[in-house]
Amino acid sequence: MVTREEVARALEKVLLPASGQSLTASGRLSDIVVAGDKVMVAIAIDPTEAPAMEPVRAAAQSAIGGIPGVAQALVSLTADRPPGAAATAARPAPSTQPHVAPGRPTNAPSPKAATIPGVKHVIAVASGKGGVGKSTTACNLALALAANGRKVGILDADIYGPSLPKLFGLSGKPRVVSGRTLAPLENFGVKVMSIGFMVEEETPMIWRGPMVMSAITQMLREVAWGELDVLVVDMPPGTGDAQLTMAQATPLAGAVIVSTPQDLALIDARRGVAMFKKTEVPILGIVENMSYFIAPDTGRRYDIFGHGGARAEAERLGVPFLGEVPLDMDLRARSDSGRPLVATVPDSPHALVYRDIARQVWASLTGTGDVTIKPPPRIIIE
Ligand SMILES: Nc1ncnc2c1ncn2[C@@H]1O[C@H](COP(=O)(O)OP(=O)(O)OP(=O)(O)O)[C@@H](O)[C@H]1O
Repeated sequence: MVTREEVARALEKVLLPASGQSLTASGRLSDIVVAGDKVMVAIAIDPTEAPAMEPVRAAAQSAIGGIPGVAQALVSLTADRPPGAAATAARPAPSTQPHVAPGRPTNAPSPKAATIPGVKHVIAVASGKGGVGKSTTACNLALALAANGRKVGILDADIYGPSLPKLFGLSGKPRVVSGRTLAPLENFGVKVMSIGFMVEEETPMIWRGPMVMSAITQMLREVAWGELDVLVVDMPPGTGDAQLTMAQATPLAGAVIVSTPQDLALIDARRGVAMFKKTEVPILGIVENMSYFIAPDTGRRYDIFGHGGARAEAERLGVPFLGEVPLDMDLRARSDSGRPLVATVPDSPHALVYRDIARQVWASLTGTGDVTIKPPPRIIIE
């Protein structure tokens, strides 16, 4: 088993171009993560240093790769904390300075992150807490936008628990197109990129702080998305610093907040709205998931979590209410088996709820009253 000390020793031989100091002594290294025969480490840089530090990153990666017993080395550059700060140092307050990811021009307009070539609108699907159905909503919203005629991609930024591979029924490694650029995988007409394609299932939990940011940046910038009308980003759950930083690092045109009707979820949803307002990202609206339940045998409706809370909350916050998705066993079974509802039964009542949400989202993004579900043709009898 490789030790962290061995890795630190290997990195002593990698020198910084400006100071000649060794990487290990520079104070720029994140925690060294050793997982079996894989080693991961991040180097903190100032965004302006990205081009100059790329050879250092490459040298560090090959130095680690040369240690006997290392099968895979991953070294990334990160501008997540100021250079020189200790690995354990607290994060800088993210609200004062927009986070600028490695390689991004420093004169990028503040506070918005740089746009992605070919991608018209990037939207976040977020939730104040986990388990409310954020990924299910992101997946079906992406499919519904596609069903409404848009070119769509989806990015799994929920790096601690990527669920898009399962939801889209996709597995396998993305193909390298050129250099570091990867081709997204695709299913049901939607391009999909997830860290889940690149690491084994047990690995994501060890991706921490700066490395997560670096992975997100890579998935945004070094993926051949092509021409997209909308890129949906499935955000990590919660409203902490990491989420705030990510919201700032991603060139978001708007955010959709997912909540269940429960009071506690609503309090968290309110925090989610506040977080995006802080970053000046427009709130496209709130979706109430698991809103009610229709008993399949009797057809009786049950408001298990006290339906309607999200609508009232949206009104209170002055943001659009986008729709109610019921708690539905078929929706769950399809999600869990990689046959998402909107792709497999696009005209079912619940799929139409998603398509209506997609229509509203598109209308807000384009500032049109755009009716994307085509009205029936007019028949003129002469
Ligand atoms: N409307 C629904 N009806 C029935 N089951 C649902 C519904 N929405 C989500 N689920 C199920 O609830 C579980 C959690 O959903 P999902 O993974 O989308 O939540 P999440 O908020 O993204 O969670 P996490 O925070 O863990 O990423 C999944 O098994 C999913 O199939």
